[in-house]
Amino acid sequence: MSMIAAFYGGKSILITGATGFLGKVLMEKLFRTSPDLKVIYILVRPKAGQTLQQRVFQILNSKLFEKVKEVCPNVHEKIRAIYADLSQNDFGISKEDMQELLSCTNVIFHCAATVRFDDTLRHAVQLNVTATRQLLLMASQMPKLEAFIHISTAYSNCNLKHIDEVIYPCPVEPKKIIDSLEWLDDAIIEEIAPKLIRDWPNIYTYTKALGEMVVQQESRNLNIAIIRPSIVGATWQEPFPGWVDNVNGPNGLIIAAGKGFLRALKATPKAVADLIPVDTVVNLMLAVGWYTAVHRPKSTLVYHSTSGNLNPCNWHKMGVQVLATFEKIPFERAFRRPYANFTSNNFTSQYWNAVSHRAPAIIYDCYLRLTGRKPRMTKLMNQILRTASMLEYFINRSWEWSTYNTEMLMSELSPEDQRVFNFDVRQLNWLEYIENYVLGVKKYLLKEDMAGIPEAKQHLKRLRNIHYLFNTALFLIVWRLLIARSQMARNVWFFIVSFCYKFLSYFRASSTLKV
Ligand SMILES: CCCCCCCCCCCCCCCCCC(=O)SCCNC(=O)CCNC(=O)[C@H](O)C(C)(C)COP(=O)(O)OP(=O)(O)OC[C@H]1O[C@@H](n2cnc3c(N)ncnc32)[C@H](O)[C@@H]1OP(=O)(O)O
Ligand SMILES: NC(=O)C1=CN([C@@H]2O[C@H](COP(=O)(O)OP(=O)(O)OC[C@H]3O[C@@H](n4cnc5c(N)ncnc54)[C@H](OP(=O)(O)O)[C@@H]3O)[C@@H](O)[C@H]2O)C=CC1
Repeated sequence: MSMIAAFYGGKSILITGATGFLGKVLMEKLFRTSPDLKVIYILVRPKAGQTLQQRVFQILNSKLFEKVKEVCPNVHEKIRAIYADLSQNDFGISKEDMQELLSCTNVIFHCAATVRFDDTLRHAVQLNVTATRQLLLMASQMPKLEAFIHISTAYSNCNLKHIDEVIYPCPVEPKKIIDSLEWLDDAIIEEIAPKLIRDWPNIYTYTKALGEMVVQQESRNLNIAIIRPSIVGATWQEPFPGWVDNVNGPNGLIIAAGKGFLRALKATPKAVADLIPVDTVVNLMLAVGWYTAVHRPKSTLVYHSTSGNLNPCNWHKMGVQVLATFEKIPFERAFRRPYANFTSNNFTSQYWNAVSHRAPAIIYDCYLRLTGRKPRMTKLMNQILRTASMLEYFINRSWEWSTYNTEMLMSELSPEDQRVFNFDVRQLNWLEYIENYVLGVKKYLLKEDMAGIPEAKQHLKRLRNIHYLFNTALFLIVWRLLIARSQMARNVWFFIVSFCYKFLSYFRASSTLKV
């Protein structure tokens, strides 16, 4: 019997960010392994014209939850969506709902955050710092609370090279920042933001670091743990391989590469590609929740959910495998044949951007204009290049994350728990994982049918022929111009022609002799 699964039985669990990528996989696993849990409270806001109930309905009826419905048929009754907007100071939760949350909650998983790299400082602080403080305040009023699990990111201290499982102080106190944002106006905030974030690459990682400090400062006598995942990728095994649901991180770039838009990337091929499957992160979260509640460590423990030091893979290997998968399982209606040129050199990268990205987009837009259609490729290309440039920081560096606490926890688990809540990334086969990942992007993000693969392959063949034709025509035009204008080019041309002629004459003469 799994001790972790048994621990969550009969419990009331509060999850923030349950409608997000990590949150959905967390809920799925909880319902599947502990169907006898009492209730999962989720803090949700209405979004995109959908009510809370519609959002929950959509999640529970998605493919991700198919297995859950078999194990826990009354899953609808065990999920309680509570209206909350974490960007409001009191979350906007009603009095009755607040009362229920305060009196019943046993475990909190705090996943909600703004993960946009370019968010405004005000919004990012509100969500990643102030909301965390507010939730801790609520937690301190929960008599039945056994554990509070805060999800941070392995990159919250990416200004360091070696990162231990400890909370590092930030140069400016989070409280000072929260207070000053109350009276500063937006224009001034955006002006001081670069000075505040110093050597952090973006507002997201900076505010996640501030969030950790808040956890440390406001922990009171709560049982708290922090989990720091690196780049969270598609599911590895559970509930099935390759599940993804948003275009964040690698997903958007895989789409852009598979569709032939993005053919070169400023990336250091040998840098560690620290991806971690989302189900691995979730298994660690559930194990940490159990350990924190049952063993009550004296201080706040930090757990790294990373792959780099246990089972490293680099961007070169990843790129090669992604391309190999595109050959086997191509995406439909590609713009160009997929290709991945990784270069860490600035000049080469600029060159590829001009030749491989901007030029084809401009040519295609001209073609659209000439055929009376609206040009769109340049705009799309600019967006893809902007996203790629925002991710550049993370694909041109390697970090060392120590994993003592994560390994300690692994050794504390029973063999059954190690199997059911497996977070041992050493068992991950990267080639298999990446293939399933790309397949998952095709199936679950792009919603492409597998029956379309032969047509997609035919399309790629046509693109290859167009590519050869285009290159040959371009070469001939350039060469013709050169010959017309340069004596040296004419000399080279004469040399090549006479060499070929001599070679052919020799070949003909020797074959006549043999006969
Ligand atoms: C062979 C090649 C091999 C490839 C190898 C892969 C390499 C992977 C490298 C990955 C490195 C990732 C590092 C992350 C590290 C930090 C870890 C965390 O904690 S981070 C935590 C995770 N956080 C992150 O990862 C956040 C990172 N992302 C961001 O912060 C922002 O997206 C942005 C600032 C980069 C661009 O903002 P902006 O320009 O405003 O663009 P919006 O986003 O607003 O999108 C606008 C619309 O376009 C849509 N769409 C977009 N892309 C694609 C696509 N490719 N396709 C289709 N659609 C796409 C999008 O859905 C939206 O549609 P709609 O809703 O309007 O209908
Ligand atoms: N994905 C990754 O690569 C990594 C993620 N992490 C961390 O993991 C956690 C989860 O990330 P992930 O699932 O990928 O992110 P998502 O963007 O998929 O999910 C974010 C969640 O937060 C919720 N949320 C955002 N703003 C509000 C708000 N104002 N009120 C209520 N809820 C809100 C979203 O709700 P809604 O659906 O309404 O928008 C959503 O449920 C985050 O803390 C992130 O920092 C750490 C490392 C890497």
